[in-house]
Amino acid sequence: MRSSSQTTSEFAFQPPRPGEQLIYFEHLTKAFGAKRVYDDMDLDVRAGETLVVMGGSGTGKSVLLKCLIGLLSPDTGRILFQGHDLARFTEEQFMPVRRHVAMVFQGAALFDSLNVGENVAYPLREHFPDMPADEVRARVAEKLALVDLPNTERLMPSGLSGGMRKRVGLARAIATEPEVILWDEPTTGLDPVTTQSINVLINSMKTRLGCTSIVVTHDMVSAFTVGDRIAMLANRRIVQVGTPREMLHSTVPEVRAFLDARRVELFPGGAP
Ligand SMILES: Nc1ncnc2c1ncn2[C@@H]1O[C@H](COP(=O)(O)OP(=O)(O)OP(=O)(O)O)[C@@H](O)[C@H]1O
Repeated sequence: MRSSSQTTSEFAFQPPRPGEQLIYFEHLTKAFGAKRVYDDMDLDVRAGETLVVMGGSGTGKSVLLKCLIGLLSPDTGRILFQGHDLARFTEEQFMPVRRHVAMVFQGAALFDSLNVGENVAYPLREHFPDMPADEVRARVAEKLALVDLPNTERLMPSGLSGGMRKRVGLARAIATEPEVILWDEPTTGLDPVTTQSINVLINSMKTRLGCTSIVVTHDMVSAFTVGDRIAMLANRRIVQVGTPREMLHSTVPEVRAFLDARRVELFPGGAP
């Protein structure tokens, strides 16, 4: 059912002012059979911020990202993106949205039969079929340099470390110069040094490119390192959104219980 012609009209991105509301998940419900994931869930995302979504296993963190790029749709509620209700978008209407909202998948999701350069060029060929080959090459080289992997176009994914694969996945995600980057567990399975370099990259996407990021993570150090705000999913809704400092001092029972269970991870040398 379509709510109005205005909210489903052709998508055209309007540059937002920093800090203004960019995305609003409004009264979302979602269930898979008997499993209810969201019940009247609300969350806003502001332009230019890095918003971390944390929560226990199976609370619906990844489903949230998938709803935003149209891989899943909510049962009811709206996903407002610059006045458009993405929850009502068809697959065809989603195509231009995906140029502005890109996902860095958990396992990087590279095409193993394509080399690094071809992987990064892939979304350019999809979204800009008329882009001249030398411009594609230049754009690929620029994005690989941005993720500290210059001159790696000819390498094959099978020869890359986990951290390098993540970086290539990011270069591919930012090839179309999206305004919003969705990160699904960006540091899972990485060693501490590589994890820190991914945290630096997430921050640099904001400071160098002005991107808005939504980061889903289990990694508390990463959450508190990159998050301007942190949202906590529990009991099928967002129970609190706040700055890292506000979350650390939260009195919301679900947040307290979640963070207290991870105190050692957050403060390996003892709580301040
Ligand atoms: N396509 C699907 N079909 C059926 N159930 C699904 C589907 N996708 C997600 N679910 C279920 O929805 C719930 C939320 O899944 P989601 O992947 O968002 O959890 P999560 O918070 O990201 O968990 P984790 O931290 O363990 O990755 C889970 O119970 C999951 O099994």
